Amino acid sequence: MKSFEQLRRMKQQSPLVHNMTNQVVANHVANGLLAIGASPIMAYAKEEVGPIASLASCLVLNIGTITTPIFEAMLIAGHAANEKGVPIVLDPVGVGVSRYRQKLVKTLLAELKISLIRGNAGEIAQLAKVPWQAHGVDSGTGQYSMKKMAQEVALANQSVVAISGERDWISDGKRLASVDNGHQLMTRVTGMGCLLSGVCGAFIASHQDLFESTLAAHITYGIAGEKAAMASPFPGSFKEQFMDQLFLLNEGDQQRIKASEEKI
Ligand SMILES: Nc1ncnc2c1ncn2[C@@H]1O[C@H](COP(=O)(O)OP(=O)(O)OP(=O)(O)O)[C@@H](O)[C@H]1O
Ligand SMILES: Cc1ncsc1CCO
Ligand SMILES: [Mg+2]
Repeated sequence: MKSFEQLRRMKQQSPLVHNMTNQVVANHVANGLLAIGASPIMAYAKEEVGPIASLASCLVLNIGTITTPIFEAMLIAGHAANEKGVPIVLDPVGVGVSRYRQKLVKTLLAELKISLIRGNAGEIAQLAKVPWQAHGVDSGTGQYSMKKMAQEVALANQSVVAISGERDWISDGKRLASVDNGHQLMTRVTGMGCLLSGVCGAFIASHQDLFESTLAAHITYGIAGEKAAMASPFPGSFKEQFMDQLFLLNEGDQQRIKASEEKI
């Protein structure tokens, strides 16, 4: 796993990541992307999202506080990105909470070529149509195998799927990897998953292999979480530390990697 080599390459390229994200986390996502070395732009107006998505290195669609005008703008941005071969990340935040979100996500997946679907277990369970007790935008609990969910949703949508949690699962349908890096405090700060979606966008923008670059994003992001938790045990200061640790990530952290690839 050449995760830190990929991090270095990403930093050199400083990819422009067009985020159409939610109102709760926009500032957090922009700061986190800057800290790790990417270049964020947030833009939502239907009049400008097409050209912006076309010149970006990646487009991230996050439905956390979606409204119909933003959804319509996402379709415009998504089609522009697809036309130019700009990869798209979809974060189906809270997709299980309403029929409205389910319908929107179904349309996005039907109309756009999505490179990566990244969400927590509750969100991916909804896409996999398996029983799960999601808890609003939080992952909740369920019995179904996360690795199977990742594989199935990947195959069904012909994209890479990443499920976050205590152990992250990443699959493109043919390959499967798990990542144990990360820290419980990451669940006590809002937008840690949303920022991870942005960081995945930065990594997939600068690497050919979607699966490998998604894996590298999860590994390095989880390591930043572990290092931040060593420095601060409470959510407020953890959040600040986490930004610093995204900035400080380097090849010296290689020995912290806790990830493995499984044959399927
Ligand atoms: N219990 C845990 N232990 C260690 N790391 C965790 C744990 N839960 C989540 N993480 C890590 O936290 C990050 C965010 O994952 P999480 O599942 O909380 O995203 P999310 O629910 O989409 O977040 P949000 O919607 O609030 O942005 C990931 O890097 C994941 O590996
Ligand atoms: C709390 C919350 N509500 C809608 S989006 C969001 C941020 C985490 O996804
Ligand atoms: Mg989320």
